[in-house]
Amino acid sequence: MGFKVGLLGLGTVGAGTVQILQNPAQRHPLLKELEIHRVGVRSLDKPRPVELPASCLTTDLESIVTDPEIAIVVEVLGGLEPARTLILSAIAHGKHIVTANKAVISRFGEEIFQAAAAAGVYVLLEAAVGGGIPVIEPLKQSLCSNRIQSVMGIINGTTNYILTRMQQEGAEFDAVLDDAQQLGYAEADPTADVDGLDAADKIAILASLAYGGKIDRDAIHCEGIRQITATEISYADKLGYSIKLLGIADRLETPDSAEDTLQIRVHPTLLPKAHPLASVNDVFNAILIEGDPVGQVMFFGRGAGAGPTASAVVSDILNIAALLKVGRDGMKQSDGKPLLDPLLACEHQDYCAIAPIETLNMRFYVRFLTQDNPGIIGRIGTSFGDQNVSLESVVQAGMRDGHAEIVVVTHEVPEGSFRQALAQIEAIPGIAQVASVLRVL
Ligand SMILES: NC(=O)C1=CN([C@@H]2O[C@H](COP(=O)(O)OP(=O)(O)OC[C@H]3O[C@@H](n4cnc5c(N)ncnc54)[C@H](OP(=O)(O)O)[C@@H]3O)[C@@H](O)[C@H]2O)C=CC1
Ligand SMILES: N[C@@H](CC=O)C(=O)O
Ligand code: NA
Repeated sequence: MGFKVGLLGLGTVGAGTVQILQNPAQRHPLLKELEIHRVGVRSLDKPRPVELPASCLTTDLESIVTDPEIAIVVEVLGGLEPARTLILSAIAHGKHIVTANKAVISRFGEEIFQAAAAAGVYVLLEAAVGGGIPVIEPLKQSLCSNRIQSVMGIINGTTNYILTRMQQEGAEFDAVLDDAQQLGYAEADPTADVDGLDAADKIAILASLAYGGKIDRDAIHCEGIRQITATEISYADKLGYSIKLLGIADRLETPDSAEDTLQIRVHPTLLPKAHPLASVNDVFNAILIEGDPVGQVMFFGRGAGAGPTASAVVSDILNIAALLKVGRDGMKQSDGKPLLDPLLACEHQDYCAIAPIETLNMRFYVRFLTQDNPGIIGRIGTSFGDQNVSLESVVQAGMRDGHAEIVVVTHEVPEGSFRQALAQIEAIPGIAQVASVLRVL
C-alpha cells in the first residue's frame, strides 16, 4: 500500500508537484509508492495544467487535513490564513507536513514546530527558501557540526530577475515585474517580493536554523528594490558594482557578552563585481554560508518557478515517506513522549538577540543632486567629517536636470553616524536632493 498525500493548493507549485508525482519514471523508486489522494483548491472550475480525477479536487480543505487515510499534508496555498490553521489542524490529526510557505513559517514557525513535536510529526520546508536549491536540509544536517558565522544570499527570484533585466536591457521595472508574474516567480501579492518581505521571511528561517534560536521577524530591517532606478544601476556599474537584493545574517563580535547578538537585514546592496554573489542573475538564487570549520559554502540554483520549487516539495515528501517506510515515525521516548529525529525536526527555545540597524557598521553609496556652486563638495565632506564618517570616494558625476550630481562612497561607518551626517547635509543651502542611499558590501 502507498503513502497517501493530501495537497492544499494547485497553483504554480501545487501543479509542479503533481507533475512530478504523476511521472515517477527514472526518479527515486519510492515515488511510485506516493499517491495523490485529495487536492484542495479555491475554484473547482479553473483550468489546470495537470489532469486529476474530478473526485480528487475539493474546496473543503479541512476535510483533507482530517482525512484519516492521508499521511502527509502538503501546504502550497501561500499566505498566513487559512494556511496556519490548516497546518495546525493537520498536525493535530497526526499528519506530517511539507510546506513551501515561508510567510507562515517565519511568523508562526515555533507554534507549528511545537505542535509537531507534541504530536510526533515532521514539518519539512525545503521549498520555502531558495526554491529548488537544497539549503534548509543541508543547514539542518550536513552542516550541523559547524558554528555558523554568517548566511548571506540572493533569496528572492523575482527581484533578482527584475534587477538583472534592468541591468542588462535597461528594462522598465513594471514591465519586468509583469513577466516575473507570468513566469510564476512572484508571490500572489508581488509586494512581498518587491518590498523585500519575502526575502526577510527567508533570512529569518535561515537564521533560526543557522543560530539555533527563534527569530523575531519584526526585528529584521527590510528594504525592497522600488527605489532602484536605471541611474543607480548605471552608476554602480561604473564604480565596479552590481546591485543585488541581499538577505544577510551575521554573528556580531561581542567579546564582553556571553550571549551572541546577530545582525539580520534585507536591503539592496552594491556588491563588488568580483564577489561570488554578484554574477548570480535572473531567477537564480545563491546562498553563501560561512561556518567553522567548513569555511565558505555556496548553494546556487533556481529560486522560484513551478519545477524547481516542486523538486524541493517532492523531495521532502519522499524524505517523510522513507521514515514511514522503515517505521521511524511514531517512535516514543521512555516517558511516552514522541521521539523525533533531532536533525530533521526543528524546535527552538530562546529568541536570538538582534542588533538594531543603527548600531551596525556599513559602507554607503549616496547620490546628491546639488546646485553647481563652488565649495559644495567641500561642505558635504565637512558634514561627513563632523560625524566621523570617512569617505572612500567623492565624484562629481555630471549634470542632471540642471543640477550637479555628486556620488559619494563611504568607508565602513556606524549607520547612526551616517544618518546624522546625511541630515546635516540635507540642511546645506544648495543641496537639492539626496537622490539615493544604498549600502555597499
Ligand atoms: N511560485 C514560486 O516560485 C514559489 C512559491 N513558493 C511558495 O509556495 C506557496 C504557493 O505558491 P504558488 O503556487 O506560487 O501560489 P499560487 O497562487 O499559484 O497557488 C495557490 C494555490 O492555493 C489555492 N488557494 C489559495 N488560497 C486558498 C484558499 N483560501 N482556499 C482554497 N484554496 C486556496 C489556490 O486555489 P485556486 O487555484 O483555485 O485559486 C491555488 O491553487 C506560497 O507559500 C509561496 O510563497 C515557494 C517557493 C517558490
Ligand atoms: N516569490 C518568490 C518565490 C520563491 O520563494 C521569489 O521570487 O523568490
Ligand atoms: Na530550497
